[in-house]
Amino acid sequence: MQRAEAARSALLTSHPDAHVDLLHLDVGSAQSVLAAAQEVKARYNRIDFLYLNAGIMPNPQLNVKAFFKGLFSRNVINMFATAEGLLTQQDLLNSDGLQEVFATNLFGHFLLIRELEPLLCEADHASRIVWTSSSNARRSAFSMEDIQHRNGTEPYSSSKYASDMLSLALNRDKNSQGLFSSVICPGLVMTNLTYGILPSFFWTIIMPIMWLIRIFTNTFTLTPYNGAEALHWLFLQKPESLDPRAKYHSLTSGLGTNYTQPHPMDIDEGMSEDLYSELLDLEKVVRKTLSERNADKEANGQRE
Ligand SMILES: NC(=O)C1=CN([C@@H]2O[C@H](COP(=O)(O)OP(=O)(O)OC[C@H]3O[C@@H](n4cnc5c(N)ncnc54)[C@H](OP(=O)(O)O)[C@@H]3O)[C@@H](O)[C@H]2O)C=CC1
Ligand SMILES: CC(C)CCC[C@@H](C)[C@H]1CC[C@H]2C3=C(CC[C@]12C)[C@@]1(C)CCC(=O)[C@@H](C)[C@@H]1CC3
Repeated sequence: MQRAEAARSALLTSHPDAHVDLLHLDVGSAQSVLAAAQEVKARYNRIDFLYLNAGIMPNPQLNVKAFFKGLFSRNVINMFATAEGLLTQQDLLNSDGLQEVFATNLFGHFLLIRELEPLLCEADHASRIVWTSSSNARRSAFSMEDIQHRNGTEPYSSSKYASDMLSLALNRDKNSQGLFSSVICPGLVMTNLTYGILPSFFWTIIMPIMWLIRIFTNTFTLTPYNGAEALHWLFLQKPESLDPRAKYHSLTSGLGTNYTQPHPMDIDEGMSEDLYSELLDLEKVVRKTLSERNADKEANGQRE
């Protein structure tokens, strides 16, 4: 909570009239999500915006050969924008027995939304969900037979594609109840996530090259401030005016101007509805396992 306290102090310095509450939440743990949601429900009776930004890319491996091959191909701009074919990750199981990337990037957020539905779905008031997805989301990385991506090497791409589909399903099912969901991509931003791919000193050395590439792709937003452009832009829009099938990209021009641009997502209604029901089924299993585990703990506690 130390970093959260520091962020809170910084916010209060720039906006002294603001009211900033903190809450601990590990989206990678079902128990933590349920406890945090209980706390939110106790503290508030309405949610205007829910930004689902938490995400991980553990143990990333860069395919150097594919990078140099891509560099001299006609696909070079797309390669820099999406990293298609460049990255794989090694995923682990979490304490709930779920794949960690799936649990953190998708399922934890899903469970949170489900728990907070009473505060999000009020017919007389519009609530907004915004997912931080990625241009790395790719249909071919996702399989409906393996939604957790247990058997592949691109869990990040798969989880982000799943979040795009889930957003579409939420819009179809919940717009009539006042809940609207959108998806953004912040572009390539220098954060702990990218420092896990290549060390920060390397990124600093090649920064002039990155500014040069930005002229051709505009997706190299590079700073968190630039990357947050689409989040801010969405905040200013009327939810009914947004396209549920679009991903809103933060972009930065070669001259450093920030703007937001929608791009159609490669998703279909049937698949997104199937994913939604798969997630509902998994939710039942996870809740059952948790309550059994908690009952066991209680029984053991009473015996001691
Ligand atoms: N950087 C980039 O180029 C891009 C990033 N993104 C997405 O942007 C989002 C933010 O990533 P970014 O800032 O780059 O990476 P960082 O690794 O710097 O930040 C990740 C954020 O997610 C939080 N987080 C991670 N795991 C959990 C968890 N189990 N429970 C709660 N919070 C968690 C972290 O919280 P804490 O600090 O407390 O650990 C941190 O705030 C991610 O969804 C990422 O996929 C998308 C496209 C490009
Ligand atoms: C620019 C340099 C000379 C070489 C850098 C090569 C790669 C390390 C990067 C090229 C495209 C980048 C990229 C991402 C990570 C780093 C690269 C592969 C992301 C996958 C980071 C996370 C995301 O969600 C995507 C939007 C990024 C897409 C581009």
